[in-house]
Amino acid sequence: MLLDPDLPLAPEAELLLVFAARADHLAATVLPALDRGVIVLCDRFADSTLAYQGFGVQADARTRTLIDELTARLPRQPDLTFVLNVSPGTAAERLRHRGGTTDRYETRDAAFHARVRAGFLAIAAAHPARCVRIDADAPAEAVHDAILSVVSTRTGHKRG
Ligand SMILES: Nc1ncnc2c1ncn2[C@@H]1O[C@H](COP(=O)(O)OP(=O)(O)O)[C@@H](O)[C@H]1O
Ligand SMILES: Cc1cn([C@H]2C[C@H](O)[C@@H](COP(=O)(O)OP(=O)(O)O)O2)c(=O)[nH]c1=O
Repeated sequence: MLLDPDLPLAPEAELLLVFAARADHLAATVLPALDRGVIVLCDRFADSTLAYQGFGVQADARTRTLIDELTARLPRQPDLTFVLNVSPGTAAERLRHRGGTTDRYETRDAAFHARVRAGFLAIAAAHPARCVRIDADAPAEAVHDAILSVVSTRTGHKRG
């Protein structure tokens, strides 16, 4: 439902669907894995909701409060977050190369993506202990190395 660009969705519906998916993902997958003692990597988490459904769609103050409340109610928060910072031109170029289908957000205009990007950077600045900005204009190997280096420092795990 969320990915289909042709399905009209009210902003509240979109926001609640994202949180429904996250609640289910936490309960069914993330929490049991953490209980087994493994490290869990999530491609996106609640910061993406604030960036897209808050900053991107220019949500009103009530909706922003709702996002904060729903986030605070989650049974678990990330210990470490990587914000892959890529310039708009490079992002557009990579998407062109990637091809395939585009979701309901990728079809939005440059102003929307600029707001999402500014949102992520504001979130990272507001949570400096949790968030690490990575220069993602660099080649994939350099991005990989930068992330691994932070992970090994934070966790004490030596790189293999
Ligand atoms: N650091 C990078 N260097 C070069 N190409 C990249 C890099 N990061 C992503 N890509 C390419 O850009 C495209 C989109 O990136 P991807 O991570 O799939 O974004 P999304 O998760 O938003 O779809 C993919 O084709 C991917 O291979
Ligand atoms: C998790 C999440 C994703 N999105 C958007 C970002 C993406 O454009 C789209 C799909 O996200 P996702 O399935 O993570 O795909 P990708 O990161 O590979 O693009 O949904 C939100 O708008 N809010 C959210 O809370």
